[in-house]
Amino acid sequence: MGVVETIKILVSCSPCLYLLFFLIKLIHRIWWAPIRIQRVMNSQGIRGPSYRLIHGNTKEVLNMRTATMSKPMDLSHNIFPRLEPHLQSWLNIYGKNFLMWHGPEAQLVITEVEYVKEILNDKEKSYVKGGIEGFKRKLLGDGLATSKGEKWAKQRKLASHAFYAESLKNMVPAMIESVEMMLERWKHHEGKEIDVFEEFKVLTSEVISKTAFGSSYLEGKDIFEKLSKMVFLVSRNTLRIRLPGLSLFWKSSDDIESNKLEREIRDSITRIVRKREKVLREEGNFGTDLLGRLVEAYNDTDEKSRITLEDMVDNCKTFYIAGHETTTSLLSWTILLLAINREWQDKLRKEGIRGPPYRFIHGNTKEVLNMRTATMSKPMGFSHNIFPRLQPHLHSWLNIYGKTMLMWHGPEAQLVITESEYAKEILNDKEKIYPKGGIEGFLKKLLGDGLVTSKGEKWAKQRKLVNHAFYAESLKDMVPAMIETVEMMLERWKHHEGKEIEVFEEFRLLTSEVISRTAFGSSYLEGKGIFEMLMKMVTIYSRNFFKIRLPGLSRFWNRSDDIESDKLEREIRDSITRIIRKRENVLREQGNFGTDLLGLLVEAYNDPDETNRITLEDVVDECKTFYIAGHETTTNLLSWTILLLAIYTDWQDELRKEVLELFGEQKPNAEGIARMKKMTMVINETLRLYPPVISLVRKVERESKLIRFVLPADIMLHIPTLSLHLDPHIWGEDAHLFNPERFSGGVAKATNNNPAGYIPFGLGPRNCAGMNFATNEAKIALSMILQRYAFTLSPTYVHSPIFHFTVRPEHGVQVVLHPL
Ligand code: HEM
Repeated sequence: MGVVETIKILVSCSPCLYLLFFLIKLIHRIWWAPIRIQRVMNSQGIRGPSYRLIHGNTKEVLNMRTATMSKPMDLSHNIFPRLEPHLQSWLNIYGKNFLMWHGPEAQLVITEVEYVKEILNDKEKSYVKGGIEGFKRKLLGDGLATSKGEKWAKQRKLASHAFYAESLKNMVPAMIESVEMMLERWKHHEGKEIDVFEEFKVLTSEVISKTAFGSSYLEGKDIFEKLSKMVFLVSRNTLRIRLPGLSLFWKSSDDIESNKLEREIRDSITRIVRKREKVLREEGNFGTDLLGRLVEAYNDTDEKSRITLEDMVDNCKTFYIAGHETTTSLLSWTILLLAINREWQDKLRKEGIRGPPYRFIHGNTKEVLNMRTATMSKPMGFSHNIFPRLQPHLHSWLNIYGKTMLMWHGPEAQLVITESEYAKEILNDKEKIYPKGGIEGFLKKLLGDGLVTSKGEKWAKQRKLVNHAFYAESLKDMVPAMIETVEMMLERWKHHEGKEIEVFEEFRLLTSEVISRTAFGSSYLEGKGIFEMLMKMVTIYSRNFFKIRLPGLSRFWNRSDDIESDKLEREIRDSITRIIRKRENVLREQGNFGTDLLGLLVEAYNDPDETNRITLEDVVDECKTFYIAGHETTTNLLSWTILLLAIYTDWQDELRKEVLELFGEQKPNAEGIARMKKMTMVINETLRLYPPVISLVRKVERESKLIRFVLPADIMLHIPTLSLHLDPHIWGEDAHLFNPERFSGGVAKATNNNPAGYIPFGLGPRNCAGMNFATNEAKIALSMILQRYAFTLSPTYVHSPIFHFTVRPEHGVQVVLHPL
């Protein structure tokens, strides 16, 4: 029979046609395609063991693995040559990236970290999970570990909800209970041998059952056992290659067993699901654990959010498996390593919060003072890494004692927190456990019980008032006053053109005038006396910061600073009271108090409703707070920004370009300010390197659990801003360098979604009430300066950041002005 006859017969007979197509497809899959892929990869220099028909390299892999596994292994931790001898050997022969074959499937083995990063980050969505087949598919189905695209996104969201930080906290008691059950069993093995692998299997099964499925290990036992059998079948068949499509005609005993197991597992899980659905009918909700969320999604009335029964079963299987196989291994190996390295057992046992020892009365203040005096007495190079200079004690102790440590301000315990997860928890303070600590002494005389320091109901009332005075619409109305004040400053600057100017003092005047006008409806001159007295108070406070006094001693003995600060406090109160009385007179004349901060405060003081009314003392304290908070911090922000722009003149040019594009020669306006991108990046970066407020302080109100620590009541919590702002784990290795570009995608991206990694304005309910005010003021001032001047750093400038209530330049910032 000739070729033509054969083709004719094939074409006229449909089973033959089917067979023909099948054969062509098969030949393509097991011969042509591999040869083509091999050629393409070889042409790019990627080599590897050659492809062998049908089996690829699986036979070699199996032989090598059997050989290594049949030999006993010494107690070495280098398990790679034993578990994957083929990779170990081929990587040596073919280089760091090579091609191998799992049957007719090409596998590119990648071991260069740059490539690995690219593939796993998968920014272009080019490297999806590969589909799974055969036994693996029966084991995991299309659950979270294997699904792709939209389906994966939906499942991931559900799982993230079930396992987010807050839920994890709620799981702690169940975890502890399960460990206790295990340790109860261990009592029968005391002094005897125990196989911990089996123990941990039961433990992790119990934990995942309780926390994700709201049941016990016993209830899920049958599922675990069947899944374990499936895992066994997967391992046994991993390197067995079968002709594609063969399973249509022939089933091995493993196929038959795995099909049966798959059905039985599905039935068992469906029963658990049905049981949970019944709970809805009885209790009205599905529960917030993983199973609850899956069942809820399965019953969702919105088709887009709904998942199928099959999806639910697959996800349950995935979590049953993923939730205990891996953790069992981790626990077992850890116990093995600790049993071998007993000194580490001791170290872990001792691990806790450590720190420099407490010294009678003074705590650690003397050491802190000495360290600080030592660093401050040395000149500093032109570095932006100011943490070791301003807080050398923290810099050094955090290195010695770890990221969370205990130190002593006199007899007061201070827990220093530098892990962003912990800082976030404390500052967000959802359970109202971490209020501000009460203040005493000179700080109390300086700030009184105003918004920065008050607590509870009083704080809530004050914050509402302040938010009213500084909400978006009011801020817009403040723009003309800000512009006018900057113009007054630039009028003075005309006398310095082509010459040096010291900007710190200039900005102090500017910000004092701005806060006077916008919050108090007066001028700097009117408030000048108050500002000056407040500055003296700041100096007294800073001078005494490390002087520890025996509690109650001031009743018997007053030092000159006590006497002076008492006098200042009285005089400030009198001056502010005069401003308040003046505003009250306005009511009588004009019929309203005004809508600025002072107006709202005076109105609340005169409120006929007693529950809303505030005292004269409250008004005075609030005014002091705003006089201080409203200008100290912004003066520093402006000064440091000018310094950085004088050094990095390319950024100065960039900002000028942005300003001219938005405003031309015109005055800035609210809309343009809101659209400034580069300016925002530079301000963010300035506040990262030179945050005016360098530590946030809270108090533990009642004994509480902070992630893994139990905190006793009344301990003080210190969050050092600089430590977080310079943490290379958050910011990368260039954390100490000026690089505004890192903020080009916004703050969340710059911090890798670590909200507490960047806290110049604090975080949570007690964040800065003047943040938008301050940034608007800074943007307006910088824009108007950039429109008129180029500036360069004067040779007289000495880099000496110092902590004096806020982080400021000790000798000011001198620049030379070049008119444009
Ligand atoms: C660059 C400028 C500023 C910075 C870096 C800054 C920083 C901060 C920080 C870190 C906090 C939180 C403190 C904590 O959590 O313990 C805070 C709170 C506060 N800031 Fe600012 N601030 C700035 C400007 C201003 C301005 C201009 C005002 C007033 C107009 C202001 C008023 C306040 C007030 C009243 C609070 C207390 C809020 C509360 O506890 O509810 N700040 N500021």
